[in-house]
Amino acid sequence: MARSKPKLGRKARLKQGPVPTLDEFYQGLLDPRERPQQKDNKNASRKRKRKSEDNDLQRVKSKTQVPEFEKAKADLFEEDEKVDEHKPVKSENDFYAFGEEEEQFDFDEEEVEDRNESENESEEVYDSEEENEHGRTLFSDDEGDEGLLEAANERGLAKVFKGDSVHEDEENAEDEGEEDEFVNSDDDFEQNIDEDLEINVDSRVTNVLPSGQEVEAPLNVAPDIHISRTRIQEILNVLDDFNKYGEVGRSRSDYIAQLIADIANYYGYTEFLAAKLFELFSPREAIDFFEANEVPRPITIRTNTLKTRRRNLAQALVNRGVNLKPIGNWTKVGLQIFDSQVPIGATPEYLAGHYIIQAASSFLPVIALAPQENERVLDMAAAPGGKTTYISALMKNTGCVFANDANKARTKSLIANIHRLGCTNTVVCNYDAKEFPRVIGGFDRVLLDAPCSGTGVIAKDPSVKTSRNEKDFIDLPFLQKQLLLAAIDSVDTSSNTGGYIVYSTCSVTVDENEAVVDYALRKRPDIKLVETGLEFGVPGFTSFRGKEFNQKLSLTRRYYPHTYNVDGFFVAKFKKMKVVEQKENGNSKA
Ligand SMILES: C[S@@+](CC[C@H](N)C(=O)[O-])C[C@H]1O[C@@H](n2cnc3c(N)ncnc32)[C@H](O)[C@@H]1O
Repeated sequence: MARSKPKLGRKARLKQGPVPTLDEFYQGLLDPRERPQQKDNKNASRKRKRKSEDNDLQRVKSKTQVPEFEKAKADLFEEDEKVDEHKPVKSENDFYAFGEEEEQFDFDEEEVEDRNESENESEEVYDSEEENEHGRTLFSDDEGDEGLLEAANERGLAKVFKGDSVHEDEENAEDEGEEDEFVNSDDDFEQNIDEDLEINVDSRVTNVLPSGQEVEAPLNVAPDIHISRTRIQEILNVLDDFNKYGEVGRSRSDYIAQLIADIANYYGYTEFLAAKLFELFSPREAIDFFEANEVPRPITIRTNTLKTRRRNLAQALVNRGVNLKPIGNWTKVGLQIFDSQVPIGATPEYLAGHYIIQAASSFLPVIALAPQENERVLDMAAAPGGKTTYISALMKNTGCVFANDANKARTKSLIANIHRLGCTNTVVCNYDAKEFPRVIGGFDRVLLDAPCSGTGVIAKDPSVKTSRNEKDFIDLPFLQKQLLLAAIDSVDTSSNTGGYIVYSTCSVTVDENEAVVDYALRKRPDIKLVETGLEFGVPGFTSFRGKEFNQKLSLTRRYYPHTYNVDGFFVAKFKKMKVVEQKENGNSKA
């Protein structure tokens, strides 16, 4: 019998309102490393106080309110004329050398040479900026999707003008009616949640896990998503206080195993991927993550400062009936679109190259790269060019940007964006980036926005839920490690202004991020991790499931949809050290 499809994705989308802007999240940032636990504790205590929260699967909600929205708009039009995205980057003086110990996915460079180059090429990997195969991507740099845009904006405006709030604190309890009014369009879901409330209270004193017979029975029966949904909440309650609520004879891992199976069933993931993503978080935060993957991210655009200023662009779009506001204090070029009377991907301003539709997370690696005027910069995996064109704008069309992509077909959209946005300092090339620096080297800065599994952009491409397997998380890191070494080797150590490499992915797995960075640090002793210069983001893991990484991995930054309402993303920044010859003993050191 066919496995029943989870319905939450569709329903959650109907229910979701606009999303808090990044600065709103940023205001409330705690020590990010502490966040999961603090959040859990906070949630746990709230859940004892408030029945409704006890059963809500942590939907993302907006705290945008009318006065705030108006104020943000007013600020936008008064904002400083100056547009300068260059951030000061803190330097690190200490250099870290690492042991030679290899990890599971490590490989020698000889091994890299031997490996079949056809593996893991562009078709196999995810591009955060690409329109997905189902044609549903809102964030394509090339096209806007009017239908989805309008639907999202309707929800956005509804929330904005209803003054909905993200905080479900006690003092805001009276807002619940308003919230309900908004979400009642999907009343069956709401009703089910109410039913769950009752079930969950009882579940604290009854058995949550299926009996042996129940476990055996479903082999030829589709798992019931309603049972899964209820049990997810029940298991979370048990895990909150396992000593009190755990069933005698059942271990914590029994509950975790059932929870992962239910997550996979309810949200429509393979159990393999559900487990892989689950292990990144505490159980409750994991549910926040899976829920956020059911909700589209805000529609955002980046002002092309080669052609206009953000306030002029905002004014022009407002005149056309677009409701918008700045994304947050961390960017002076981003705008969040709430609603539009016109297709945002076909306005005269769009066609004239005054902006590009670009996910907010996609700004981050370029901000970290901080390219300077008159530098030589390599964007190793550039298509369709969201980041290339931003680099070019930050360099004010000076110097030279080499925009490379291995996929020739994709270089068409890269070239189109470069033309539309008026980037005249850019050269497009079509190499396997592993061939750098043999093709050309000596760059001041290199961006490697690597091909990845796309586990950070599941809201945009739900096919990731079922298409990624164990082999992907061996093959992709293998490719990413090769590309990162090539990126490092392409940088000119004696660059006076730069010497930086930024590595980014739109994936949240450790295999594709910290493990890749840690590998590069061990393979190239002349590099060190430095501050990204990014104002927000969760520090990268310094250890994970028994693996120890370089402690400086805490300088890398992780982004999650449930935490910052941006695509899942990872950013690491390296500085390549000058090699000082030590003639006395013939050795050299960085
Ligand atoms: C995440 S996307 C890049 C998105 C791009 N940086 C942007 O902001 O628009 C990854 C890109 O890597 C390219 N790619 C995959 N394997 C590659 C390789 N070996 N060398 C160069 N590019 C590669 C893919 O074609 C894809 O365009």
